[in-house]
Amino acid sequence: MNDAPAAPALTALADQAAYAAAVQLAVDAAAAYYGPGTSPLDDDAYDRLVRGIEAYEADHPEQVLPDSPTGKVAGGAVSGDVPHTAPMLSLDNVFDPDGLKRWTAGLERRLGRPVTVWSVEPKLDGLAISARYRRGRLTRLVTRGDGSAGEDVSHAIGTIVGLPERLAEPVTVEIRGEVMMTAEQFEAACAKRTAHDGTTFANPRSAAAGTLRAQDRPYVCELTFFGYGALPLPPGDASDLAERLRTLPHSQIMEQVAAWGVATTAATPVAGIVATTVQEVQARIEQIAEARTTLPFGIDGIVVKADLADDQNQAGFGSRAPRWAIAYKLPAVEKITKLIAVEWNVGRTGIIAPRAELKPVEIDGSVVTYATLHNAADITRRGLMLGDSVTVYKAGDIIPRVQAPLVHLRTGTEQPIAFPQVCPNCGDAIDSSQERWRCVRGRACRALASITYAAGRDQLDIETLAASRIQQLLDAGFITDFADLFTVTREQLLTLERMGATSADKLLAAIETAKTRPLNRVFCALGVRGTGRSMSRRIARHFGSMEAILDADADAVQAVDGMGVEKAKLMLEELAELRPLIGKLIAAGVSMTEPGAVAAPADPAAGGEGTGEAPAAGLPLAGMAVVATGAMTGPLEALSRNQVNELIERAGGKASSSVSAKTSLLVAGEKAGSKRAKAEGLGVRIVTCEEFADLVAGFL
Ligand SMILES: NC(=O)c1ccc[n+]([C@@H]2O[C@H](COP(=O)([O-])OP(=O)(O)OC[C@H]3O[C@@H](n4cnc5c(N)ncnc54)[C@H](O)[C@@H]3O)[C@@H](O)[C@H]2O)c1
Ligand SMILES: [Zn+2]
Repeated sequence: MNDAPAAPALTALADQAAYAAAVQLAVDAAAAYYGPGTSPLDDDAYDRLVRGIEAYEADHPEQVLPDSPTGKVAGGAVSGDVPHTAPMLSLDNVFDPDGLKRWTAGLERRLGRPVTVWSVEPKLDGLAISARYRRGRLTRLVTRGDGSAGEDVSHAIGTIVGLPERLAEPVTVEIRGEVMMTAEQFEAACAKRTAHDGTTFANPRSAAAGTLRAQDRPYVCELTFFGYGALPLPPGDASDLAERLRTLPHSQIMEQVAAWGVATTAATPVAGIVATTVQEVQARIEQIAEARTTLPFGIDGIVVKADLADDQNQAGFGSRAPRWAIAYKLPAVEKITKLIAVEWNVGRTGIIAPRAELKPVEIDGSVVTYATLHNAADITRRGLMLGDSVTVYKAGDIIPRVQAPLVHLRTGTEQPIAFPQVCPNCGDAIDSSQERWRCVRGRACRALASITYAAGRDQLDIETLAASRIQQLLDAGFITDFADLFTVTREQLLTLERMGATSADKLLAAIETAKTRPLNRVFCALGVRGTGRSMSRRIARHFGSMEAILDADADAVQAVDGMGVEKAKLMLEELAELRPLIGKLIAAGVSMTEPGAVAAPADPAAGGEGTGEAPAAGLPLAGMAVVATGAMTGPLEALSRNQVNELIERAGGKASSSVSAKTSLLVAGEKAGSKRAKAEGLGVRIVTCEEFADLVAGFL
């Protein structure tokens, strides 16, 4: 999990000229962002700029320019000619639990009473729209514009999933919500646009913005709508319905909106909920944040609202945002950077995959230098060129990916991307009959690397087996994969150069010992993409046995903590290919179970939580999230970080690499630096290596 973002940085403005230039840049960027969706800035850069402008204006109130974006809906950069029935405003932001607490306390002070019911919903990353229904028929669509008037985009009626042309009842009402593109709709839209004019959309949000306003495109792109409000129409209407819309809690209005047949987030994994305490609100925020990477659409935060109409009415509105709602912002997961080079790597299965080398860019707390490009067809489909400005997407632990080039930022110096003609690893031919290119030698192309990896310390840990030895065994034809190591004979070993009887016996003994490794090591040795050491441990503990892993379908695999849809699919594909190798391992007597775990139920739905983990109750670290940091000393000195994590999990805990409010215990070794400081700040319990060893003595 990511740690809550600190209040974000700002662009420092040195003087009046810098201030004026910043205002111009922000206004231009906002006009491009809300209009055709072609801003040269990513959201982080834009937000930093506006905060810099705000800071400068606070210090120099006499210099504030009338064009300044601060305090205005849409930064004052857009307008419209269709007046809104009631202003369509923006939202104020908070960035962390403290900010939320301060905001809720402030609202309660203003009301002079506690807010008894909050609503908590995802903040959908698209654009706001007002949909006017008359007697149940959708008659008009209007963008937010400057908040008081928007643009008529009724031509889009009929292309927006979730916004029906007819409601289930003949009511006259205004529905408000967000228009966006799902990942699938975005891919389809890019494909259509590339086929049409060779360009593409930068990201789903700008694709939705551009598509909503486009009138005479020869192709139609589908959009998605989720409602988050309903208003009386006309505003002063005295009907029963209008009266109900004025007095019902927000949550009940949303039920009504869904009953009319309009899509709401209720049908998604991040449905809106009501909460009665700020703790409950914060807990739901964490859940939604965690689900972010698994959603088929983008969210950029969580919206917290006072649910009751009385509270909303009393709190009222500021000029830019309501006072009864707040956006809890999540870290930006998309940045703009440059595509410097494309390298082609051969994976352990012989797949030849392109990887983008980027101008380093910080996304969601880590610096991204490389990002996946999937395959050659994908590069062609996206129309990427070397030197392009590109949008890069990374969230949580997913592999960063290049989303699209920003064609409008091209300078003419961009170069085509060269595709390899032969396997970059062995020089043999490439099988390009499928979208995923492959070396014709398949797994054999990377046999040395795969076997070396499998024999490594955190996998089978076969002592004395160096890469040069593995190469000898491959050259002699004694092995083709790491499972063959278990059937190599003493006689065969003795035929190798530089191999005496003593070394041969030592190696055979080491191989024999490797048969007893726990399942997590054996699984890790398989080298399935996306399953490194910690994911392998989670998989092994979840399923308990190789048999259970092989029986699992996509749903069952996704029940593993941290396993997304994409990863699960990849894992199952690779496991299917690895079955013969796994069969050889089983036949050779390699252990296929995880001590301390019990087999997962075949049907995850029937098994309650659906986890195969042995009941942790009674174990010393039951229910605890534990982080080890610094150099391990004393009784833990001999353990690798992976082994310490294994120990944590054997003792019932959950090993994690980053400290957050959810961390229960920090094992601080020597030179424990920033993690220790952070744990201290959060009041997390900190123990020494010795104290920890005592705690888990029975499991060492
Ligand atoms: N990259 C750029 O050049 C550029 C330019 C301008 C703005 N921006 C980005 O846009 C942001 C500001 O945009 P904004 O003023 O539209 O405000 P906002 O996106 O911060 O929040 C207000 C909007 O949230 C939306 N929303 C989503 N889910 C909602 C829900 N459940 N309930 C209510 N509203 C919901 C509505 O559309 C509403 O208008 C900035 O933070 C910036 O990152 C970027
Ligand atoms: Zn090859």
